[in-house]
Amino acid sequence: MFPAVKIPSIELKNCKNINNLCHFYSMEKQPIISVKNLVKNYGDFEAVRDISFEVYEGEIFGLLGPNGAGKTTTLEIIETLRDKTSGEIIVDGFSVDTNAESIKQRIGVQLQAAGYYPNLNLSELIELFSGLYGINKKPLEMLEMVALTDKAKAKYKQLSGGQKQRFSIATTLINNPRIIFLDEPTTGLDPQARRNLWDLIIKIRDSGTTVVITTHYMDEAEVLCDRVAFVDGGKIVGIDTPDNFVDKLVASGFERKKEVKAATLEDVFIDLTGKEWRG
Ligand SMILES: Nc1ncnc2c1ncn2[C@@H]1O[C@H](COP(=O)(O)OP(=O)(O)OP(=O)(O)O)[C@@H](O)[C@H]1O
Repeated sequence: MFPAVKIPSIELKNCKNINNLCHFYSMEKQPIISVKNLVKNYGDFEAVRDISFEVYEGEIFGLLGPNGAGKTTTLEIIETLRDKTSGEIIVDGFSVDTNAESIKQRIGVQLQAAGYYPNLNLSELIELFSGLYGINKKPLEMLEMVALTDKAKAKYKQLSGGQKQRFSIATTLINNPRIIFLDEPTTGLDPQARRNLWDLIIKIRDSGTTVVITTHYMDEAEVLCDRVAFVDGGKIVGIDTPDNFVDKLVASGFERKKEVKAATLEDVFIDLTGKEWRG
């Protein structure tokens, strides 16, 4: 069995994202993904260098780091889509070495655009994917979760960037997965569409699904993630809650050079263009 996790004391009044923290600290932490000493070499190149971490059930866990750090490689190995060089990975009690099929049934992975047959509309695509899983899912119910019922007869290519992302997140949920993996789900979206997607991802977590996400947006990670791991050069260089990371940096004497205004240009964007689901 896995050891109990020690929860550090926190001062709630200083929490930036109090909802996430309350959610995080109220949960009993059971690892749903365990990665031990994972190594991945592409030829002579060591893309992932002996990393170990756990993802807890019911959390939004972020893998952060610069381009080429090894995030996607790590995710694809956990998703059983890529072979590892060495190490041990357990997903919801199953080993990637011996039970890849069981893992596939328990996870949801966003498809690349090429996976959406161009001649089928959104309803038909959901019916198709449901059929592949042997599940009878009502397309309109799935589309309603991501505010796309009005696009049920539209083709994937006719959707905006935000709508495409919402649809692809809906498809990850078709098999009622225990864990979903989202690789840079908000890249290229406008600020409003990003925030709408954050709400959706939080809703998915709150309904009991564990979410593993990569992003290059630190504001996004701060709002969304219960815990984050920073990956650099194929190694994990830190793992903690966003709040603890920031507190530790401040305690080390770090100070921002610039005075920060009470609002940002992004706040102006949202204020002027509204917050409704659209686009
Ligand atoms: N199929 C492959 N063959 C050889 N090298 C690869 C392959 N896939 C990835 N790499 C290399 O492995 C390293 C890690 O790539 P990976 O895609 O995992 O990084 P990442 O952290 O997801 O980056 P990004 O933020 O740009 O998506 C990179 O140096 C990349 O060039």
